Amino acid sequence: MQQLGLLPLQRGFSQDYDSNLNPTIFNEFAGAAFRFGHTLIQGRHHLTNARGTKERDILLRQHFFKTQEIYTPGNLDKFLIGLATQPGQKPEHYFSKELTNHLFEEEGKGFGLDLVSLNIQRGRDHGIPGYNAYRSICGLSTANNFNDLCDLIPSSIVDRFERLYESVDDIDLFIGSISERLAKGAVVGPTFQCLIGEQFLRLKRGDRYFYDLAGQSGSFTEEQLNEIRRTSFARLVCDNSNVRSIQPLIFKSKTAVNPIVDCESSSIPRVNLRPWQEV
Ligand code: HEM
Repeated sequence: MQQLGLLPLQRGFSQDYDSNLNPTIFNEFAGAAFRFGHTLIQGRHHLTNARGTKERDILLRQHFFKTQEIYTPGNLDKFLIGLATQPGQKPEHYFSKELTNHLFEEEGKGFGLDLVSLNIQRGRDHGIPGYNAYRSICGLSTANNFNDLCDLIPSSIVDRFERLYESVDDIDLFIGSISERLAKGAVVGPTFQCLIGEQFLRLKRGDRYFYDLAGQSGSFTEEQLNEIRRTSFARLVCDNSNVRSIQPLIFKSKTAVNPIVDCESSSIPRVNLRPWQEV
């Protein structure tokens, strides 16, 4: 993020709009790279009360398309606190069975769809080239044989690829990339890191309406931008539910530097809309 200039600015405006960059979503991103998120999904979601005690688990297979739990009074808040406190699945080559054996399962059937197979198949029907092609596009070494993959992929997985695929060029982008060892400080390996970085760079620099861009008709004033920078997902949760306390950096676990605080605390600031007032 830092290398690509994608970290949000703390003050001032962005100046890096490039009218030649195409900001649309490319096929490899939607058809493979950003689906890495499927490795992070927990098979059970916690319903946690205001005292921070887990009351119940919700098994994913029992709740696909069943929104009634959310409408049960009090449950929305328990879901929100559960989501803010339950850690994600560790980023690794593992998918919950809820996704690989029970996706969209009909009650009583005992089995459902397999999200990993869908991802692989979707890459094929979108005509996305193989994993090896993207190693080369991303400036990594092209593999001439299965053994060459071991620089990025554990050999136990490479062995399985060798049994399943005829050629190293046949390995699907999704499954090859998801099998890589994680890049430093990342939740993905180097190939998905390259593709996701490229997509986010285009989304930012190719967007004339990016929120912190200066000099466009409709750009925010600096005063307005400073107010926008004060808001947070924790503030959204506080303002739109009966959750009364939460950690300010809601996507991070609570710690000594990110403790649970009251929604009225100045650690979860509110936006002041005065800079938008017309005189
Ligand atoms: C319980 C959680 C989730 C479920 C059940 C789920 C399920 C699905 C399903 C069924 C598809 C369509 C597969 C196909 O037929 O091609 C899909 C697509 C996708 N998913 Fe997920 N997903 C979940 C969470 C996530 C997360 C956390 C991310 C990323 C951070 C993610 C990223 C994507 C992307 C990028 C697509 C392709 C969208 C498109 O091409 O329009 N998903 N997901």
